[in-house]
Amino acid sequence: MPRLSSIEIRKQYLHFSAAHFTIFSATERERLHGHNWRLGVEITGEIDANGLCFDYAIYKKILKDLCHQYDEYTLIADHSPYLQISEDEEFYFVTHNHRTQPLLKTDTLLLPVKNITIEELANYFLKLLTDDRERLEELKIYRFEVRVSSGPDQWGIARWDRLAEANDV
Ligand SMILES: Nc1nc2c(c(=O)[nH]1)N=C([C@H](O)[C@H](O)COP(=O)(O)OP(=O)(O)OP(=O)(O)O)CN2
Repeated sequence: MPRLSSIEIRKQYLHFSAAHFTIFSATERERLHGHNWRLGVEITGEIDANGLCFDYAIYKKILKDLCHQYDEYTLIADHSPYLQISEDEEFYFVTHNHRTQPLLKTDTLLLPVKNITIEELANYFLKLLTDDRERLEELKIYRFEVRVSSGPDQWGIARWDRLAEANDV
């Protein structure tokens, strides 16, 4: 069995400011508001003969770029069972419980998630970060945990485990 170690990256600069609303039901949601969302990972890899796992600087850059990509947007759940979304050239028209709000397309991102919650965002970012299985293999990464926070000391967590996935086939 290879020697494994986990590397946790939860740098303060791994954050992005974005607006959202959490949808609780077909008739209840929050008003549009914003958070400084934080992103953190814990990556478990094989320690090589040189006493080194993968170079974590690789993921610090990837995470920084990810935060930049979502910074200063309104995030809308494109797969919500309770939203209807239409658009014209300039706006998305987002309807919940028969009330529609126009959002400038230049300032809005539609994400392939069911809700803009810490748990959905953690799973979404986990998929983005682990979709390239060959890269994970190349870097000898065995487990990947992503944490997303909407406020201090509360995190949504999503995990990928190579061995568990292999046993699932
Ligand atoms: N399961 C979930 N429940 C809720 C989520 C979520 O993502 N998953 N999100 C919300 C709201 O977005 C709410 O705005 C979250 O912010 P809040 O918890 O209020 O954050 P604060 O840092 O302001 O928390 P305080 O405890 O007030 O400091 C609600 N539910």
